[in-house]
Amino acid sequence: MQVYCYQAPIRQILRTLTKLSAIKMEPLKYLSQQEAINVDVELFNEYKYSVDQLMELAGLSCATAIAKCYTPEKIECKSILVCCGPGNNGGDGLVCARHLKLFNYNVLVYYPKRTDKDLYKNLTHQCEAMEIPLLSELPNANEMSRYGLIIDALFGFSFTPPVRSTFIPVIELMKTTAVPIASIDIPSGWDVENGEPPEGGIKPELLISLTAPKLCAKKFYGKYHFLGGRFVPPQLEKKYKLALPKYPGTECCILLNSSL
Ligand SMILES: NC(=O)C1=CN([C@@H]2O[C@H](COP(=O)(O)OP(=O)(O)OC[C@H]3O[C@@H](n4cnc5c(N)ncnc54)[C@H](O)[C@@H]3O)[C@@H](O)[C@H]2O)[C@@H](O)CC1
Ligand SMILES: [K+]
Repeated sequence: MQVYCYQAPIRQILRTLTKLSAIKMEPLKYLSQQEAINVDVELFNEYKYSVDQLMELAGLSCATAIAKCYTPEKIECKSILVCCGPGNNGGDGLVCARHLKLFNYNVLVYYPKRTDKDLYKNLTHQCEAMEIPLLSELPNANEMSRYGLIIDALFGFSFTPPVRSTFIPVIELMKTTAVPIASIDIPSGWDVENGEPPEGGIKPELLISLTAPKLCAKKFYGKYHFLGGRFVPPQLEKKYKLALPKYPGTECCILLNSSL
């Protein structure tokens, strides 16, 4: 008899708790390719950010996440090879390279297809001024022994498969090398929404999603998944229901998942 008396209030409490947890536990949004492009356009058009501004913050957050995961001791004080593509993902890579150098890592850049725009020319110039060598050739498999980490900044959310010929050798190198890989925003060569290509793709240890993770990040099973790009205005976050995690203190990146 007593059980029946208590059932109604308990049900009420459970309903309230469910509602509360639904509010608090709103899941982090994974963006489709089109949503990522729309967010990008809004940041520039509605919120008046410049590409340079966002790229600087994105690149700094990547360098910070990398330094957290790969201390100089962990990579046996070896060099870091930053592989840059022709678009903004490559630009993030150039910024990241500069900050890693400022963090006292030995950094080299491979940037095979340079885009003829002031933004990229300036970023390249800044790398040179920081005494970062720009390699004219992709290192071969034997030469990879001097590297402790590869930064994959080839393609981001605007990539459409399959990989075109200029980038096949560097993708193949990343697929076959034992050197760990840190991918910026998307593992290059992966479909932005469906993930690793059916024929097999690169398998980064670290992924740094920028602004918000893209759908392919659900299929990332590497060691560390970070979020960076701490520049999203609250109205934009609400509009796209991003449900971003709270960055701690002054951090510019946050660990989302770790398999360790
Ligand atoms: N909106 C954002 O939140 C921000 C985005 N940023 C970065 O910008 C990236 C997107 O940049 P973009 O839109 O410039 O594009 P991507 O850098 O993703 O790639 C575009 C370039 O790759 C080439 N490309 C595309 N598919 C290819 C293929 N199959 N084979 C060979 N080349 C191919 C294109 O011709 C173009 O030159 C993001 O992933 C992120 O890394 C950050 O710089 C700043 C903030
Ligand atoms: K990438």
